Amino acid sequence: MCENNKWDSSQIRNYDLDLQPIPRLHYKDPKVDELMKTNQPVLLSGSNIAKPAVDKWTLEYLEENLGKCGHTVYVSKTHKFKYFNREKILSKANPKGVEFTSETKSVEMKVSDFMKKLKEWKQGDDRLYLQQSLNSSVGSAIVKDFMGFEWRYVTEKKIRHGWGELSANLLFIAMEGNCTPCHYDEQENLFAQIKGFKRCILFPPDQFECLYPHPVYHPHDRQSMVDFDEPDYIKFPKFKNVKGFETVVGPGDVLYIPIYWWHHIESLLADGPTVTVNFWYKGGPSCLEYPLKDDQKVSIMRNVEKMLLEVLQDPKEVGPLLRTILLGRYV
Ligand SMILES: O=C(O)C(=O)C[C@H](CCCc1ccccc1)C(=O)O
Ligand SMILES: [Zn+2]
Repeated sequence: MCENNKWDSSQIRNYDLDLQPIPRLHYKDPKVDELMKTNQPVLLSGSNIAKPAVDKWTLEYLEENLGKCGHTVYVSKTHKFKYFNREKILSKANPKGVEFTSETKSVEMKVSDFMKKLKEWKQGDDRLYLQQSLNSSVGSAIVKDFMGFEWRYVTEKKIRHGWGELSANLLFIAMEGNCTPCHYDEQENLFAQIKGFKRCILFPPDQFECLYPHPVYHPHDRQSMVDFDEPDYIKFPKFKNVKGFETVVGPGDVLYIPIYWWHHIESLLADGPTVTVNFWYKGGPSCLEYPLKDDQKVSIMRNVEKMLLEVLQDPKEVGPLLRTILLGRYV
């Protein structure tokens, strides 16, 4: 991890992981497209993709202009904000409505209250993480800045690499030290860092066996079951062999997080709040060419789990049935 005068290694959390650096290229470098075409992560430097935000979105400006209505704020007792999808609990994917508890909860909060709590925060208090879609509810100044993003560049990438439609731009305002544990999304992602620094650890889809995602019906679907702070090597032995990539994004940097790539994201310690805007694009149509790509295999595994849950109804029957298919026949 390269040191520089903006942050030092005491500000990132220490995990025992084999990580290589993610390439950092100028956003106009043609090698960017070679990496994107093969679903490889790349850090785009010097891009103006979210320049109006980088120039203007201080916490004061955001408080002033984000709009008076409530914003979605996650609350956690620890530094970890593990995403929990409540719809999963009573959905048809989990007809038994198995009981789950979440370590984080989400509340509606006015930006002014959120900012006030940020200023008054002290060790031991609940941590907060504002995660809000940039939609029509934001103030007109923010809309104007948003229209000033480099849409020509991101749209050119979307078209060139056959991504689907832009599905969301999410605004993230994190407290220093907040951490989003390792998960994957079914979206292509241009992750534009606006304020502060975030350490991003990424793993390719083929590390699925080492990262042990929760079952598809679980509210923590798509999130790794491994706690990076205290890995349980008995339950998750292959985690010892995981191989990944990492980088630290700063203001003006944009990280391409390819669809189905795992990512763990942490706001640096002792460096104040961070602000990020992401661009989530639906995955493009993928033709089944052989050999299949790793992300296609993850998508197939997800469909097998969903189909089995649909027909078996009881999550507890999925394991035994798969074991019957596998043991002595396929393995
Ligand atoms: O942009 C991304 O994909 C990230 O993971 C950014 C991450 C917050 C994501 C929260 C979340 C996780 C799962 C589902 C929906 C929302 C961060 O920057 O802390
Ligand atoms: Zn994500």
